[in-house]
Amino acid sequence: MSTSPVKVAVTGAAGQIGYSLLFRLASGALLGPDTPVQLRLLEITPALKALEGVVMELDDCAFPTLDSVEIGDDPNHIFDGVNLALLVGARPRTKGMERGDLLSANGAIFTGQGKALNDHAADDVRIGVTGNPANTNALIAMSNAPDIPRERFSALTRLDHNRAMSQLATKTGSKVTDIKKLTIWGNHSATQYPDIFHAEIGGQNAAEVVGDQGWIADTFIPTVAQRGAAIIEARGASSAASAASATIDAARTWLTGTPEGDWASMAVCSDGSYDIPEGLIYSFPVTTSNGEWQIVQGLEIDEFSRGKMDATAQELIEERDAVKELGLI
Ligand SMILES: NC(=O)C1=CN([C@@H]2O[C@H](COP(=O)(O)OP(=O)(O)OC[C@H]3O[C@@H](n4cnc5c(N)ncnc54)[C@H](O)[C@@H]3O)[C@@H](O)[C@H]2O)C=CC1
Ligand SMILES: O=C([O-])CC(=O)C(=O)O
Repeated sequence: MSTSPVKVAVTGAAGQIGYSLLFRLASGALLGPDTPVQLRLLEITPALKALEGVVMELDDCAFPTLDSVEIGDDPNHIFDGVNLALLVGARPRTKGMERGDLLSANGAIFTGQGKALNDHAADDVRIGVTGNPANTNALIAMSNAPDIPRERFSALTRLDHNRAMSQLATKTGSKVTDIKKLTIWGNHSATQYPDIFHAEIGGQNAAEVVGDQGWIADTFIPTVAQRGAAIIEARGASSAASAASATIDAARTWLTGTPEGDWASMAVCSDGSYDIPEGLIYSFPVTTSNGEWQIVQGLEIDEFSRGKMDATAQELIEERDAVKELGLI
């Protein structure tokens, strides 16, 4: 192992997602076998004992890439010098709730964590928000961290992206590796817009390969957008291993780059591209390299797509206004 260690903070580390995420991070799934990982794990005080048990299990794996583990309930300490912060800790929704219903319960977590990151994280920190409602929680953290460039905040729509890839592969009898340039636009919520009109399957336009607008509008989009609820219905708990996997995929793509000829979906601070109001944390198609992202420009947007992109932006505007009202931004 030659490279210097990367310090990764995970919040909500004793939770469901944490239980999948930590072991993958520790095993080198993020940056490979040559980069040692220092885990900095944040929990609320009553969960620290359970977290100690998880750390015992991490020890018992004897991962060659795991350099050190620190746990605690003080974000000012845990975020000290971190290069990557994965903000997972937040209450999950239960059956019958929309993710936006969690705003008042979870929003306040992200003011304090935004401030602590602002004051203590490393200069190169990247912050990925998984805890719901992810886009608006990222907005809250970003707004409370004025010294960290806005480009360093992102919310997770990679799980939606992965879900869309899988649905499309099944429908067309292709492999996920054949699918490129799929996009999730907007909010990680039921209003998100999974867009295959610019996607390619084996180099051909995906919507043309599908050849069935009815399936796209009435089956594909709602299946992807409602997948989280379907998992809660089936499992009795919200998705965890897939969310952890997507959290790692998103961070890896951000830090190591998108492949030539493809892009990823990331919810990032809008610069007004595609007429999405500036400052919203909105999922766009992005390319990444050297730890920076760029919104893919120049895609043609038809009336069907425009309506869906605007509807999910409108929901984010309402969430933004609600957290403003709560004094969180
Ligand atoms: N963006 C996405 O694609 C997805 C997001 N999620 C969201 O991720 C979040 C976590 O989900 P689970 O792990 O299943 O929940 P969980 O309830 O199993 O774990 C959450 C953990 O966060 C901790 N926590 C609460 N407040 C905290 C704070 N202030 N600081 C540090 N830790 C804190 C809790 O003690 C708990 O251990 C939920 O909000 C869930 O809705 C879940 C799946 C996908
Ligand atoms: O649906 C939920 O509440 C959990 C989540 O965000 C997902 O599975 O996409």
